[in-house]
Amino acid sequence: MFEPVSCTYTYLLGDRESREAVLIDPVLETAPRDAQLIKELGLRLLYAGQSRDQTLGSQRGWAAVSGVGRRGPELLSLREKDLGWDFRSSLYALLDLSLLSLPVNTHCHADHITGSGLLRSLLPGCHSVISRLSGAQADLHIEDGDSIHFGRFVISPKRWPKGEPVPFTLHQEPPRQGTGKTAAPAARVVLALETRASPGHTPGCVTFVLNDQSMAFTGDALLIRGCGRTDFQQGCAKTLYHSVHEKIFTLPGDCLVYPAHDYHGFTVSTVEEERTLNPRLTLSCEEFVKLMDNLNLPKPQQIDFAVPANMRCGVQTPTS
Ligand SMILES: N[C@@H](CCC(=O)N[C@@H](CCS)C(=O)NCC(=O)O)C(=O)O
Ligand SMILES: [Fe+2]
Repeated sequence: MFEPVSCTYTYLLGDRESREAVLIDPVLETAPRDAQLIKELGLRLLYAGQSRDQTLGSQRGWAAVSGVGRRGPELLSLREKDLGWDFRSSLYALLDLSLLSLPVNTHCHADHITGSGLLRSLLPGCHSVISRLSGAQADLHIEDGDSIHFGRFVISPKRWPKGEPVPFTLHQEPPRQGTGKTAAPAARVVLALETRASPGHTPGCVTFVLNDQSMAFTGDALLIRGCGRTDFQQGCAKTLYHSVHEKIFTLPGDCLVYPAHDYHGFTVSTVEEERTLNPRLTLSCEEFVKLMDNLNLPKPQQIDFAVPANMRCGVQTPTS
């Protein structure tokens, strides 16, 4: 899904059978739209139980929306009663139906407020996720090599076309005994996102790779024919160059690349395309650093309030 003000992509990955899903990089303003989609698709709450983080809970009782007003970027604090019906009702639909949102973030965003805080506040048991190195608050902190499991289903060998390579990790279950006949073993398929640390745009940036390596969600480390800037949030061009080459370009060439932003109308690329055609990342490391140090881009319009808000997991709203 696309958020047009900050040109952000949010990705919803769901498992048809278990209905478990994850939401990558939700944006505050489009959280109601994402909630509506989750509802339509009949996806369900992944984890049950109360949030463990008391600090985050302390901000309940209000919500906030950000926008670019006549006098520039501003953050509007609103009480629950001031929110429009559409906004509130679609968020509360999540609560009523116990639908899923496990919001995971590729990094502490500078250009928009994450939707994670709002979703976790409205969904008891919904846990926000970000890397430990981001320094941002979240329910779950992940590190390089960690996996986020979000779906599991059983397939019988009959359902898998002969000769087709089987994706994902398959856990073979032993054949059933005692029936006289030996039934064909079923296989349990586990869907997971592997976390690959890909610092450089920020120190806490991660890339999420689906466990069959068919898709990578690269955040702002690798954009289509571009990459994240390195001139704020402790960015480092040399670190980014090595991250992309060692953690992303080493994936299979046909692995689909889904970035957190696009400013030119692109939606998806592949590792092979970026490895051979990306005008920045095909340079030598030295040339790349020189180019990145001289981009002279204007700073993101929302940076002054988005970063502090995202360090607190976005904004929180009441659960009842
Ligand atoms: N105009 C946008 C901000 C654009 C921007 O700076 N994008 C970042 C990614 C989000 S932190 C970036 O790394 N861009 C790289 C590039 O080459 O454009 C706004 O005001 O929000
Ligand atoms: Fe960013």
